[in-house]
Amino acid sequence: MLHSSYQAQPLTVHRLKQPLKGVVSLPGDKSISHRSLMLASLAKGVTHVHGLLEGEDVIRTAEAMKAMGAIIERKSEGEWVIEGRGMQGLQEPADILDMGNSGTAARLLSGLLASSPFTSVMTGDASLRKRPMMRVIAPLSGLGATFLYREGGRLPVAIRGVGNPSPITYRLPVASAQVKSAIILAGLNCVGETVVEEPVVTRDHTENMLRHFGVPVEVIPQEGGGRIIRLKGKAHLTAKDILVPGDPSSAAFVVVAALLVPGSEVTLKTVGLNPLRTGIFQTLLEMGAQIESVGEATEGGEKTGTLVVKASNLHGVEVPESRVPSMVDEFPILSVAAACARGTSRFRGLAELRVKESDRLSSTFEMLKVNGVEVHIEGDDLIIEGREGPLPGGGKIETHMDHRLAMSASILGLVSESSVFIDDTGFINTSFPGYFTLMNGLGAGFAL
Ligand SMILES: O=C(O)C1=C[C@@H](OP(=O)(O)O)[C@@H](O)[C@H](O)C1
Ligand SMILES: C=C(OP(=O)(O)O)C(=O)O
Repeated sequence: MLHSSYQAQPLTVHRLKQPLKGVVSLPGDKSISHRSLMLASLAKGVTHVHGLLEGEDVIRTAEAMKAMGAIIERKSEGEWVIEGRGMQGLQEPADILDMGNSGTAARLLSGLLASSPFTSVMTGDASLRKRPMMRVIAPLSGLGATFLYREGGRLPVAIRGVGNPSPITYRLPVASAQVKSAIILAGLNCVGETVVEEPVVTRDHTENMLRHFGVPVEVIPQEGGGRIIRLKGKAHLTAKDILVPGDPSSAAFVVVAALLVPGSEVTLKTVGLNPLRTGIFQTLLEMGAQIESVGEATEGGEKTGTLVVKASNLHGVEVPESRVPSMVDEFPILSVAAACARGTSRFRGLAELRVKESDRLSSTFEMLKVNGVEVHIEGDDLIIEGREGPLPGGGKIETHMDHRLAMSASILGLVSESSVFIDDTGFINTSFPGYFTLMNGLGAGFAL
């Protein structure tokens, strides 16, 4: 929550004149970490989670599940133990649940709260309180749950849940794994079968983890690329240990830095490579990036691999709208890569970027523009005129409480002629604690 006592953490970034070198392990995947805490809290038995992301967003989920009676303990860095309550065991939280900066926590929890026989209230920080909740409130109302919310479906939201909800059949109007997951989580407690149709496929960590906990989830591929997901309610989850892979969305910052700083070579160990998350790597490869994946494995339904990245001369690229869900959080950092790539890049259909921690379409546009990059927005498309060599830089970047903007801006600073000023880097802790330490270990030289 952005309290009045919050102290912004500004940073000036200077051009890096030496290569980035080294081997790193990334913090755990944010999507998988949220889901580990929620599903383990619903399971019967004790779940050990290894590699949990200890970013502020995930800690909000841990606090919320504790407020509903789950016993959650941190044993050591990334090692957490969760004693679940069983499907019927969640209790009414005694106070307001504060989801901080996290859209994933707020949307997924809505599904659990709507299908539990008690009343709860959720809020968030100034960024989250601007983000749309109607996308989950509308389908979850179909269960019989009642919602009270601010104008336009904004947090704070009060939810009167139902204990034995009727299942729904729902076709997603937006490509959103958060909406899909909220409905699936609610479906766990419904009497009967929940059906979700996604015309465009989104990350499937909820489906994978439910299977890991012993719940059958039927996924039927559709002609034209979509999927139908079917789940029988009154399900039973059985505790099972979880190994969280490194977050590919966090990896993207390190990868782009290594590609752009001349002479760099960086190895990123055990990165999550779920094919519904790897649009960024596919796009960078199309731009001429040298990225190699070695030692691929699958654990808990999630593919992983080690990435070896070498500095590369990039060229412009076109990203089709159909690829957006597989890299929805990566456009700010991809834009930095495109600004340093020969020729024009066009990213199509970025409407969803407008409802993230900031309006990422306009905040990314501004970040590039104030640093001398030629950039345009046409409808929901972003067009970037790239150039080889360092960017002009010299701009003041406003991050609008957006961690991805802050990290993208820091990489932009490393490859800019004139120093770049970032108004606040504090929100990086929501998804990538230790970001500057990790980058400085590779030689980035951020002056903190
Ligand atoms: O399900 C998830 O864990 C997430 C889904 C995406 O949001 P949408 O579902 O709104 O696209 C993504 O932006 C977010 O960082 C994490
Ligand atoms: C959009 C993001 O997260 P959330 O929706 O969980 O706030 C993100 O991490 O870029």
